[in-house]
Amino acid sequence: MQLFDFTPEPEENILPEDGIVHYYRALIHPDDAYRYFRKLLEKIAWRNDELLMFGKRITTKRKVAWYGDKPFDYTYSKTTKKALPWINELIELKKKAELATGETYNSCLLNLYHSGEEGMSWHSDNEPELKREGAIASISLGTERKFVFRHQHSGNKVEQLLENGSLLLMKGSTQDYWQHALPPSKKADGARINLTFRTIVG
Ligand SMILES: O=C(O)CCC(=O)C(=O)O
Ligand SMILES: [Fe+2]
Repeated sequence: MQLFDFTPEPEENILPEDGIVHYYRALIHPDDAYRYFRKLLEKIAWRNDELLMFGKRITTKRKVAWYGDKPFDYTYSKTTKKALPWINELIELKKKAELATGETYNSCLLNLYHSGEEGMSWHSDNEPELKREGAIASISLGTERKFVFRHQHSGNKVEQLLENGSLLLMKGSTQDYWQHALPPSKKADGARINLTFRTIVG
């Protein structure tokens, strides 16, 4: 294992307006990224997610988990989760994200996509518990997937491939103007874990 991966320079803002998104292609060496993937698969308390769709409560195949500095509550789609205490691997990944982005985070939402059939629909990460205009650092492990931003007024779209071991940083007014989604993909033929490090206030 490499204790210190190099800290890559953020590339340019991939959004043309109304927000800031940087993509760090190689935050984590691919071998270490697969090692983290296997550890998290085994150690994280994965649960099926519940969503409200057209007033009906549905259970997703995608699994989620919520960790943090304190047992923070996080409510979305009318369900509340209490943050679990950090495990070592999450602390290591949080440190890498903090070092690379120059920001701090106090919580992490994890998503496990078993295959390309699973994705996430359009949304902004703008829940009231989150720090306003706070940075969100998204680490991807495993099968690479396409991620899409859509501007809420113009409909303008920006795509970014999220590779194994990469970090996507969303900050500034991004969540006020843009939604994002992880579209299901027939091409993606493996599992993926995504970690979004966030700042909860309160
Ligand atoms: O899986 C991803 O890359 C995105 C996850 C996401 O948008 C979220 O958890 O809010
Ligand atoms: Fe999101």
